[in-house]
Amino acid sequence: MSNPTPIVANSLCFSFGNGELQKQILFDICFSVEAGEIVFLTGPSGSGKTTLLTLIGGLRQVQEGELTVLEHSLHQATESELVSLRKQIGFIFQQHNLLPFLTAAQNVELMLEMQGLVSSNEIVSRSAEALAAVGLSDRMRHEPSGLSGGQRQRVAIARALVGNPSLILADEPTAALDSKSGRSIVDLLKKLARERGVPILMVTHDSRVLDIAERIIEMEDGRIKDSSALSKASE
Ligand SMILES: Nc1ncnc2c1ncn2[C@@H]1O[C@H](COP(=O)(O)OP(=O)(O)OP(=O)(O)O)[C@@H](O)[C@H]1O
Repeated sequence: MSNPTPIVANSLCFSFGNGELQKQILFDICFSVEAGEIVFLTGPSGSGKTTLLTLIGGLRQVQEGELTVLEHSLHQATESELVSLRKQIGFIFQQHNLLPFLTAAQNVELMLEMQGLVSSNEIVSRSAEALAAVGLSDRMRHEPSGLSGGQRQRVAIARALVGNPSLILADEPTAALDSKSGRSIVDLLKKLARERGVPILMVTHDSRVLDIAERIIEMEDGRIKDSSALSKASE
């Protein structure tokens, strides 16, 4: 099967509010992310990065312009089309969003349970594999309160990857971490994405991890200011 471009945005615009209170946030966004690419989206606070990421993730309705994600055309997409897109995406947020009363394993299992596609035995074995892949085999029975910030974010990565997503969207996944944990999180994401050929689009302010990107898209005031391809010599 051919590998179509996972994200294509063309003349994408977005506003919050209506009437006099309407405020345009995104202006004429054009870019694409190719299969297997690791792209960072950076820029000042309020420049529209999270808004763009949530549009790509099918978490908001596209208003104007074209946006195609994993072959779903999102302009005028129905809620059920958006839900079906979301199931193909692994989301990782700044706050890990783990449920505090579930163990690491149960948090990951929940993702597969919600997908409802595999047997309960497979749910348990695949979740254990995902936690092993992020180096947490010995922490599976711990609740989030018994894990460090970096370990919690690793659980969030395992949860994002356990459903074999076709795209990973991450919003500031290292912002709450110290420099060493932050780097190990992006190193891990890069390694897992490479092994599985999954593209990553990551919003980050974190200058400590920018060197891991293959391409950096810089936003300013709702527009793409610069999109620079970096040397792939790093791996
Ligand atoms: N739900 C909302 N309603 C109205 N305005 C919003 C809403 N969400 C975001 N905005 C505004 O949209 C603009 C872009 O916000 P966005 O969160 O996309 O920026 P960002 O670049 O991700 O910022 P940061 O780096 O601080 O997270 C900001 O001016 C913000 O105040």
